[in-house]
Amino acid sequence: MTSTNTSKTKKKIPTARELAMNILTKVDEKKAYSNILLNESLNKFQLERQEVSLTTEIVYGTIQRMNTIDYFLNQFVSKKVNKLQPWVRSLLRLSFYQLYYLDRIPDHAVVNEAVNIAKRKGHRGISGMVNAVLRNIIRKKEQLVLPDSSNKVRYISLKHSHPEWMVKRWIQQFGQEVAEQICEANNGAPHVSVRVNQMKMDRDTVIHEMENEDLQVALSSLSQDGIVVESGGNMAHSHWFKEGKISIQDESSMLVAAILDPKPNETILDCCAAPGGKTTHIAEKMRSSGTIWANDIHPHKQKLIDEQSDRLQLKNINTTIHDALDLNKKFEKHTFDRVLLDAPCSGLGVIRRKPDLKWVKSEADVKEISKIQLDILSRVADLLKPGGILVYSTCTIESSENENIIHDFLQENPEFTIDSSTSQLLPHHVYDRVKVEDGLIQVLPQFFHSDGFFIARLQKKENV
Ligand SMILES: C[S@@+](CC[C@H](N)C(=O)[O-])C[C@H]1O[C@@H](n2cnc3c(N)ncnc32)[C@H](O)[C@@H]1O
Repeated sequence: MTSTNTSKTKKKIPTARELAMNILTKVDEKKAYSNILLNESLNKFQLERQEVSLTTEIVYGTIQRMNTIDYFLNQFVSKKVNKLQPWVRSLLRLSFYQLYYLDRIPDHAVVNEAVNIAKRKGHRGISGMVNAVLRNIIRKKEQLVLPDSSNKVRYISLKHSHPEWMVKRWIQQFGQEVAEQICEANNGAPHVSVRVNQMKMDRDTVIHEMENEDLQVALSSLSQDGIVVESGGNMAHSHWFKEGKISIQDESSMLVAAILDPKPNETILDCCAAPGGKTTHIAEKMRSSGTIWANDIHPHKQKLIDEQSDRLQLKNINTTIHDALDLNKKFEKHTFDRVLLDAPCSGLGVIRRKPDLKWVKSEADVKEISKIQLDILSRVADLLKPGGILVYSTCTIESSENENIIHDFLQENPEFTIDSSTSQLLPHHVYDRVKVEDGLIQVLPQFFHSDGFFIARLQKKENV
C-alpha cells in the first residue's frame, strides 16, 4: 500500500524542464505572470534544490530571450513558431535556450529530455519533429547570425530581445545608444538589496553581522539605508528579516522615501501603498511618530501592509481601502503635510525582475495607464496643505507616464512647482550618475543595476 502511494506520488513530480514547459505554456496562453506561476509550482512539487534552480533559470531565461529564440527557431521549423501547439512551442523555446545560451548543459541531455517529454505528451510525429529540429540546431548553432544593423530598431530588438515598439519608443526618448544600454541592462541578473530598519539597528552593524555569517554584502550607493546582498541565500528567510531589522527592497525604490523626506510627527498620505515597501520606509524615517495613512484600492492587499508594519514594529501606519480617485471624500476635512503617489504604472523599469512584461504589455497599456495616473495625481493634489510636498513616483522609464504627466499636471495646477531642493536630497556621490532634468529624477536600470524609476518632488505654494 505504502509503496503504491509512494510510486504514485513520485510519478506526479515533473522534471525541471517539464515544469518549465508547463509554466511557459501558461504564460504564453493566459498571459499569466511567470514569477507567480513559478512560486506556486515550486511550492506544490517540492523539487530538489538543483531542479528548483534549473527550472527558475530556464523559465526566466527563455522568457527573457523570447523573440530572439523565435527568430532563430523559425529558421528550423517548417511551420512558423507561432503556429505550433503551445506546449510544443514552449518545449522548443526552452530547449533552444539551453542549447544556445547555457554552456553547462550537454547538448545530448537537452535533446533526450525534450524528446522524452514530447513522447510522454504527444504522438510519435511530434517527438520525431522535436528530435530533428534540435539536432539540426546543434549542427548549425555556431553559424546563426542576427540581421545586420541597418534597421536599428529590429537589430536592437533581436539582439537584446525586446519588442520593437518598446525599442522604438526608447530610441525616441533616450537616443539609440542609451536605448540599447537599457535593453542590455534589462537582461542582467537582478540585484538583491535590503533596507535596514535604522530604528532597530544601524547599517554598519547589520553589515558587520552579515559578513560574520559569510554573506557577501556591499553598501548601497543609492540609499543610506540600503545594503546590496551579493550572495547569501533568500533574505526573506534570514533572522534579520524575521526580527524586523531589514526589509527586501530595490535600491531605486528606497530613493522615494528619501526624496519625500518626511519629518517626525507629520501627517502623510500614501495613496497607492500596497504592499507597503515605501510606507514602512517612510514610517521608519519618522521613527514611528506622526501618522501615515496607507491606502490601496485592493482589499486583499491591506493585510500585506499590516503584516510589514507589524513585522517592523511600526506604530504610525493606518491602512485604508479606497480608489485613490475617491480619497477626497474619505478625507473631506483633512489635509496632509506630505502626499506620496507611487502610481500604478506599466512597470517597464522592472523588466529585469519581470521579463514577461516585455511580451505582456502593449503601447495601448502605456497610453491607458497614463490617463489614470494624471487623473489620480490631479485629484490627490487637493489633499495637500499649502506649502506641503507631493511626490509622484513610478517604476517605469516611459516619459508618457513620467515627465509628461508632471508637465501636464503643472499646466493645470499652477499652484504647484517642481521643488528646487530635489537634487540635494539625493546622496552627493550619485548626483552625477542619476539623471536629474529640470528637477525630475530618472534612474535607468544600467546606472546602478537597480530598477528603472522616476521621482518628481512638487511643492504647493504657501498662499493658495
Ligand atoms: C506601484 S504599486 C505601489 C507599491 C507600493 N507603494 C510599495 O512601495 O510597496 C501601485 C499600487 O497601486 C494600487 N492601485 C492601483 N490603482 C489604484 C487606485 N485607483 N487607487 C488606489 N490604489 C490603486 C495597486 O493595487 C498597487 O498596489
